[in-house]
Order: sequence, then C-alpha cells, then structure tokens
Amino acid sequence: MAPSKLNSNDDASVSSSQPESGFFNSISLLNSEKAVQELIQQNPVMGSDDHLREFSEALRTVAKALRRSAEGKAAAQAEAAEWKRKFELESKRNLNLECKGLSLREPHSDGKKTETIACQSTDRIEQCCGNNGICSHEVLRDGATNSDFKMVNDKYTRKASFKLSWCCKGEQSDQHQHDIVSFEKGNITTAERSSKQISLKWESDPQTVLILTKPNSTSVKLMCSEMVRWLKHRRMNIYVEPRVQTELLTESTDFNYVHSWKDDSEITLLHKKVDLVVTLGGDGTVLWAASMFKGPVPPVVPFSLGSLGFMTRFYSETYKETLDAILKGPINITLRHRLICHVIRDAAKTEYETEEPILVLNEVTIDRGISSYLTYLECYCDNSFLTSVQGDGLILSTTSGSTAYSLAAGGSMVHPQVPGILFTPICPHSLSFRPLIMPEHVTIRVQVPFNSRSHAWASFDGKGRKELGPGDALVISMAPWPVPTACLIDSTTDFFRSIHEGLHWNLRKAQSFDGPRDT
Ligand SMILES: NC(=O)c1ccc[n+]([C@@H]2O[C@H](COP(=O)([O-])OP(=O)(O)OC[C@H]3O[C@@H](n4cnc5c(N)ncnc54)[C@H](O)[C@@H]3O)[C@@H](O)[C@H]2O)c1
Ligand SMILES: Nc1ncnc2c1ncn2[C@@H]1O[C@H](COP(=O)(O)OP(=O)(O)OP(=O)(O)O)[C@@H](O)[C@H]1O
Repeated sequence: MAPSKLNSNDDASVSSSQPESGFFNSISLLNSEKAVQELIQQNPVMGSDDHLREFSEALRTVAKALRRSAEGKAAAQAEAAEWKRKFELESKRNLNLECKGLSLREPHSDGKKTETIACQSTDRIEQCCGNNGICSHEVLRDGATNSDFKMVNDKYTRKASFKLSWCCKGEQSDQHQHDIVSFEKGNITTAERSSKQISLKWESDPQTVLILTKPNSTSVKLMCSEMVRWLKHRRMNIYVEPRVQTELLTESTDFNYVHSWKDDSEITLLHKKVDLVVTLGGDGTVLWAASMFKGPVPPVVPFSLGSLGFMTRFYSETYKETLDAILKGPINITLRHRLICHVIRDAAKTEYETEEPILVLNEVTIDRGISSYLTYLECYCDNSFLTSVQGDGLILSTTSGSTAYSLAAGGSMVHPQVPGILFTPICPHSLSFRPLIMPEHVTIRVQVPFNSRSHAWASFDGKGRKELGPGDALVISMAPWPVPTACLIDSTTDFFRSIHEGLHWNLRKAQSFDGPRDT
C-alpha cells in the first residue's frame, strides 16, 4: 500500500485515508440513511462540515438512482464523480486547516488559498514525521475536545496517539515525492514502491487494553486471568466481553476493576476507548475481534492458543515480554485489508429495507448451502459482466484470507500486504475456470439470476449465513478500515513462518546426491 493512502485517525485506530474508486463505489451503494450517517460519524473529517452533510444527501440520491434504471446510472455516476471531486477537495482542505490549527468552520477558501495552506501544512507534517510517516495528532485534530477523552475508574484518560511510518529505499532521491506514475521529458517512470514494513510508534502511553478470548477453553481462561492481573499491575485499564467478566468475577471478586459493556450498541464505541486489542485463541478469535469493529480497528496482538494459528504469531508463554515490548513500541504491523459487503435485495423497494454492510477479514463465500442444485451466479466487475459461476459457489477473499478457504478451493497464497481481491470458484463445473486476483479498487457484484434453479447462501468469515434469492445481489469492495495486526518479526518473515510452520508449504524430502547425475 502506498504511504499516501495511509492514515491514523483521532481515535488512534487505523483507517485508509482518501476514498479510492472502489471505496467510492461502495459509498455510492450505501443506500440507507443509517449507513451514510455511520460513515460520516466514523470519518471525523467528513462529518465536520455542513458542506459534507450536503455530500451525504447527494450520496443517497446517487445510491437510489444507481439502483433504479440504466439511464439513471449514467447520470448518477457522473454526479457521483463530481461529488467525489468535491469531497476530495473538501477533505484535503479540512485536513490542511486541522494541521494549521484553524477552525473547520472557516468560510471556504478559494482554490489558490487552499493550495497555499496545503503547502504550509505539508511542511509541518514533514517537520514532525519526516517524509515517510504520519502522526495521528497532526493529520487529525489533537485539540482537546471532550469526545477525545474517556472516563475510566472515575478519572479522565486520553486514548493514546501514535505515529505510523514505513521505510523507503532511495531516501536521498526525490523519487518518492512523485505520483505513482510520472511522465517527465517523455519518459514514463513509476515511483518506488515505498510500502515496505509499517512501524507503529506510540506518541503517548497506551492505557486501555481489550482482551478477547476463545470461549470454552480452560487454557485460555487461565491465561486470561493471569494476563488481567499482570496488566492491572501495570496500571492498565482492562476491557473484556461480558461473558469473560462474569467468568472472572466468579473466579474472584478481586476482578471488579475489569470493565465490560451491557448493551451491544456500546461495542460501536469501543474503538474510541481501546488502545490495543489482545486475542487469546486461534485464527477464529482474530476474525471475531475484527468483526467487533465495524469501522476503525485499534492494533491487534494475537496470541496463539489455538491449533493452526496462521495469524497468531505470538507465544502465550512469553506474554509478559511481548506485551512489555508492545506497550513500549515501536512495533511492526501488518495492515490486513478487509472487504465490505452489501446485500442488495431485489425486493427492497426503499432504502430502509436494505441491510447493514458486513466487513470480512478473510472472505465472503456465496455457495449452494443445503441445496443440491448447482449454484448459478452472475458476476460483474465495476458494472461490466465478468463471468457466471456454475458449481458449488464462489469465494471473494482478501489476501489475508488467501491462506484459508480460498487456498482449499485452489486459490493462490498471497502476501497479506498485497492489496487485492481474490476471486476463487468452488468446484466449478468447467474445465477452464481458474482463480483470479483483482486489483484493490474494483467493485464486484455477484447476483443470483432470476432463472437460477436454487437460492444461494452468503457467509462472512465462515459466519452469519444469509440467503440470497433470485434477483438478490452481493456487492463487494475493499473496506477503508484495515485490521492492524502486530508482527512478531515483520510482515514478510511472519507470513513465511506461517506458511512453513502452519501449512508445511512445499515440504519435501531433499533428493539425495547418491545417484545418477550430470557429469
Ligand atoms: N474448506 C476449508 O478450508 C474451509 C471451509 C470453511 C471455512 N474455512 C475457513 O474458516 C474460516 C473461519 O475460521 P474459524 O476459526 O472461525 O472456523 P474453524 O474453526 O472451522 O477453523 C477453520 C480453520 O481455518 C484456519 N484459518 C482461518 N483463517 C485463516 C487464515 N487467514 N489463514 C490460514 N488459516 C486460517 C483456522 O486456523 C482453522 O484451522 C473461514 O473464514 C474460512 O476461511 C475453510
Ligand atoms: N470471543 C469469542 N466469542 C465467540 N466466539 C468466538 C470468540 N473467539 C473465537 N470464537 C469462535 O470460536 C471458534 C474457535 O476459535 P479459534 O479458531 O480461535 O480456535 P481454534 O479453532 O482452536 O484455533 P485455530 O483456528 O488456530 O485452529 C471460531 O469459530 C471463532 O469464531
């Protein structure tokens, strides 16, 4: 991922910054008032200006038109492009004003003035972070507003801010200042691929840890209570799920300092309180943790207390040393991309009938469920017909999910930092249907045709099955909120270790020298 796409927000959780075409496509498919409101809430820059509220109105109009007619689509897309341009200009202006400490409510500046402000604020970013970094307090407001503070144990604490940086070869050259592709003196060049290892450095001490645990496991329960005691000793605020809070209180009333929530709606605010998420379990627990955050996700430290543990590189035996190092920082992280999935019902006549989008870290699968007939699915990429699937189903996977179900269905393994979407058929009844890997910016639509003999079923990271009837569709694009997972060593070493140790990739006895050979 190119650095310009990285951002860390004022909640010190990680999100991608500017909307890209895939993201924008997904915005234009947001067709409920609630979904648009959520998007605005989750993006403080977007939500901070009347102009941008107007933008959300336009999005709803665009979304409606997109779903109605073919002619409407062309007009709506043109309108969407115009709003995208306005939005980008506006976001840039807001970011720049923030960097200069100016009020977001200043009257609009003309293009020239915006440019001057942009230059000054860029200088300031570089003064603090260097060319290859981004600070949460610089990019987004760090002025002490009430909402920035959280109340824990009757005292106000502030969510820790951090800086993300990435190493870039050729620091001396100015190549990294170029756009991705540049054209100078008739020569086409591409910028150096600068997204190497991303490093997270705390700018203020992390204070609040959320521990998520695999249920029904005695070893996990023991590890959880030991870790809670140790974190308390380190004066950390600790959150756990209500089930775990009950378990801890049953063990001892001494655990009354552990926080939880009563109502599921409080989960939507967790990212504002939590500095760090610790998972105790296997890959399923990491998926569970990711699913709890419908927007930005705080850094996740996955401890291995499962069987395969592809994404859980940390050993629970050495949790004290690990957490000491992580709370001190800096830490290498992998930004694991997620997909955002919208179920669009054919029967939905109004925007209120459509469903909440679902974020997946591994994959969304559309299969035949209990039906014994072939699944028949029509697939479109950015509104162009791509292919139809006749077989057991289709997997749309992230690169993190490439080593899970997609791998079992014949898809390639892909490094988790590669920003792509895997398109992997499940048992296709065709001799020539090979898996594909798409670029990150595409929007894929999978539709159950009206002449399909059966219904299809979508499942999200192996959970939450939804039935899709004829005319229903699933629209998938890259989500702007990745899951930042801490690395034991670095993204690449961890990935190679996982494919060797977890999957025994290409394990074969070496051929002995003792035999016929070239002379
Ligand atoms: N045929 C298959 O391989 C198959 C079938 C169904 C689901 N799954 C996978 O299971 C996932 C759900 O995991 P769960 O733990 O809740 O269910 P689960 O308990 O059924 O475990 C699935 C297995 O997949 C492994 N796994 C999960 N994510 C992985 C990843 N990113 N890379 C490598 N291995 C991974 C887990 O370690 C576990 O061994 C789904 O997202 C799907 O990818 C795989
Ligand atoms: N906090 C949680 N609450 C509810 N369910 C959870 C929670 N954590 C994990 N799960 C579910 O429990 C199941 C098993 O968890 P997990 O995959 O972590 O363990 P495992 O199967 O022993 O390990 P591995 O995936 O490494 O083989 C998964 O389906 C996961 O979704």
